[in-house]
Amino acid sequence: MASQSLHFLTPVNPSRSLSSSPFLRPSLLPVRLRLFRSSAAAHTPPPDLNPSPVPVILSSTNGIGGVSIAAAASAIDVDAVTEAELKENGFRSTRRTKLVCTIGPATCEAEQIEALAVGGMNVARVNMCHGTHDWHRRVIRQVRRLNEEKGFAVAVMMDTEGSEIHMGDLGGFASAKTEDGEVWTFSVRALKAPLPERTINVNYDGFAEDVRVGDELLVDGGMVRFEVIEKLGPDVRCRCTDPGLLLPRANITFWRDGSLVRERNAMLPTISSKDWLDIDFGIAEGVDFIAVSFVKSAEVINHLKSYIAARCRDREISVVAKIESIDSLKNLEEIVLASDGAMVARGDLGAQIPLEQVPSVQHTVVKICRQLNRPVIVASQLLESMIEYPTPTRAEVADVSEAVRQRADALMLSGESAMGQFPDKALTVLRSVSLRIERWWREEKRYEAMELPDVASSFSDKISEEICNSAAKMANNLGVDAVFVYTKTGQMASLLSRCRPDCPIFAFTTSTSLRRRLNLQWGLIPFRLSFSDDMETNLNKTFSLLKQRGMIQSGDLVIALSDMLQSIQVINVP
Ligand SMILES: Nc1ncnc2c1ncn2[C@@H]1O[C@H](COP(=O)(O)OP(=O)(O)O)[C@@H](O)[C@H]1O
Ligand SMILES: C=C(OP(=O)(O)O)C(=O)O
Ligand SMILES: [K+]
Ligand SMILES: [Mg+2]
Repeated sequence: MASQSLHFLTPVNPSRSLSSSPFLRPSLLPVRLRLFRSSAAAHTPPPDLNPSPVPVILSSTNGIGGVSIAAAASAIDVDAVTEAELKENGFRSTRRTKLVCTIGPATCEAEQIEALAVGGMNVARVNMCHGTHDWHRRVIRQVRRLNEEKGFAVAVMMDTEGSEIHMGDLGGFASAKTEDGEVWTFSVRALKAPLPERTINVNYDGFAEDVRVGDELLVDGGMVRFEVIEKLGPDVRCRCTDPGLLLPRANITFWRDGSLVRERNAMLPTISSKDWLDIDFGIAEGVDFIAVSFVKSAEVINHLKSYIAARCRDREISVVAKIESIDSLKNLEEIVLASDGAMVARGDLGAQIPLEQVPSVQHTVVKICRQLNRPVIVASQLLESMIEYPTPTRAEVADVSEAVRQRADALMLSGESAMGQFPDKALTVLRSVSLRIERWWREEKRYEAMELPDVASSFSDKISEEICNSAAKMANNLGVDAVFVYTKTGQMASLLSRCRPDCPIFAFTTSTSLRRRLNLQWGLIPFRLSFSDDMETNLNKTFSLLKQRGMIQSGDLVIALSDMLQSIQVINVP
């Protein structure tokens, strides 16, 4: 095998100072570098306009656990859709931006979830604001079955309700239309369906005491607005000033003299007693991510992480902080650092800060997450009009493009996939716009010179970080086809992803759970594979498995990294 390698031997003593230089061992193997790619893949037209490929059904002998090493050693697990895309369009054209879909009444059946997986869904989100545990359990198990039977690696994200103020259900109606000037009653009484006409339940007992006549009431982040005109005991009468559609359990905020009233909100816990029950449910069902709504500080994230660590082996659930409140913006860096990822939850964010500030906040959160090496999801209203219509507005396409151009790790559909009429079409728009903008960005060589500060906390981590920074640079300069990273913890894969290299990153991990979680990160193509500390053996095995499947070819140029050896090799696939 022609390769050129560089190994960094990690010092045994972790206290060793950062300034001492590591020991370098150049490879004695002959070098044959192919500097220019000649593979047909580079000339294949981009897949943006093509329909999604049909997944190849894989026999997964090792995805379920409890299978002998000997059986597992011979196989490799890769996402069926990615495999088909790679074969059809080559390395360069794989999508780097990951896609999250909220599962709801429009998408909860097995065939509907499968259609989303085929369409490129990387993460399925369930929102605990809605539905019962039985409903969520069915969805989660369907996703898992799909992964096991059809070779997908769709991760599951559970999103907590949080204890902010919201409306109740609409007495069984999916939505209710409000007209300009109509008077509606918001009541803290425990009203049972059928609700009196133009009456809405509010979940927070202090609501009728807290609001004042003249306050402005924003429902669902301002999609519908009311003015408080009268208080009658538990009932608050409001006149509609901006008409629209009320959806069940929509969030409510109220504003006075142009500012958000949030004294009481600040007293409410971030994780309510109901949220803890939902979290126990999520742990029991083995979700991959828990997204925490209305995070105010890093403490709550640390608290949840230690709760999870005490309850699950190897802490296999990642915690995502939703940035959607003024408090989360005040403590942004420490919240992001405490979390395993963040979400720019623009829906509620837009109700807490003036709308015109949302784009710059999005930009800041995306940047900080990348700098601190945490995956970031841009969420809410990306394709809102597609809830009702089969094509997006031009403005929506521009919004999606901007998030892709900012190199966010992932984009999220909410109502578009949960209760819209065109979930698959909305996903297709996200996929094709992502592919097109990513390609444009590469062709124009517009890599932003984003400064990536050190994130390492030990010398060994520092070496990994330097290796990844160098490998990404080498990958771009040499025009390699892919970077391979063998990772036990996922750390080196995410450090590589942080560099946003031009080529895709094949991340090999021994764990199915880590493989699913890596599926949220920009540019990572996660594989499950049993491997050892011997890179030569790992590479030979990977090359032969991937060649057998037609995913790589002889002559492809790859850079291979390992976090066990902390090594870099540049290799032509034999
Ligand atoms: N599990 C569910 N059951 C019923 N309806 C749901 C469910 N999940 C989502 N929805 C519907 O999809 C809409 C959009 O989803 P999402 O943005 O996650 O929630 P919200 O609007 O409450 O923030 C919700 O308002 C709700 O009408
Ligand atoms: C994603 C969001 O949270 P949720 O849909 O749970 O309100 C949001 O507010 O943008
Ligand atoms: K939520
Ligand atoms: Mg929200």
